[in-house]
Amino acid sequence: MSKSIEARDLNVYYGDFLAVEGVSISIASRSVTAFIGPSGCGKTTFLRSLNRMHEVLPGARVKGKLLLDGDDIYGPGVDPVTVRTMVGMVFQRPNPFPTMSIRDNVLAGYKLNGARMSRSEADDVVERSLRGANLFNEVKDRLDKPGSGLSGGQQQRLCIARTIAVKPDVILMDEPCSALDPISTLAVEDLISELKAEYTVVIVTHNMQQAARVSERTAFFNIAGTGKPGKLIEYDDTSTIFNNPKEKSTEDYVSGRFG
Ligand SMILES: Nc1ncnc2c1ncn2[C@@H]1O[C@H](COP(=O)(O)OP(=O)(O)OP(=O)(O)O)[C@@H](O)[C@H]1O
Repeated sequence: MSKSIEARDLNVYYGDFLAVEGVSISIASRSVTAFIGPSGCGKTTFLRSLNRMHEVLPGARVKGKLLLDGDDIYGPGVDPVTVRTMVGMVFQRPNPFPTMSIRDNVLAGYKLNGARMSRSEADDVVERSLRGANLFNEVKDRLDKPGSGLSGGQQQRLCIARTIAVKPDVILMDEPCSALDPISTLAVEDLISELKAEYTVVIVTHNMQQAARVSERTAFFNIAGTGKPGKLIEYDDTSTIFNNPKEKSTEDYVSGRFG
């Protein structure tokens, strides 16, 4: 089931350093939203706060509210591990477990959660997830071979299969194509467009054509200078951000004048 995301006046800190300041944004369920902006403006930091992933660093914390379908994921008693099951993350570099088979990679999330299932249930999860990641036909005859034997693009789709295996509500992607060749990038972009039928997808990208191709809404972040916090400057339909932005800094960024 796909869920909406709402941040209300969210600050994200690394210790005393305020990295992202005052972000308020509503992201609809079953949509693709792109985060763009120059290096260091806090895109990754904000993305990681959406599933409490940043908390794995000591001293990292947030202030403000982050609601998933209205429920505060930072509320008292909320387990960050449960949050990360509901809000999955795909990273820049494909990171399948190298010695595990393709099949076991897909099932890794289940196994980490301690779930028990029969062989036929596991087979169903593997097939559903690999089909959902547009990878099944390419790997169905070698499910017991290591995940590391796949191409970079296939490995990234395997990581997406691993993410969707546990049926998340939201999928976060941090520059998921930056380590991929153009053909693999297209395969992952096609997949992102399909994923929005079932999931809320948020993608950080430096590639503006990619943001324009895959997303319906785009959020532009910027930073006033080194040591200053990143801020959300403008958030609108992707076509508006690229063709008719309201803010001068957005226009300068999307037209390649800085960043
Ligand atoms: N682990 C960390 N500890 C302390 N500061 C950090 C840490 N990670 C990031 N920062 C700082 O937080 C700010 C935002 O960084 P972040 O990586 O979120 O930006 P970004 O927009 O994703 O950049 P890029 O496009 O280069 O990946 C930067 O000033 C960065 O130096």
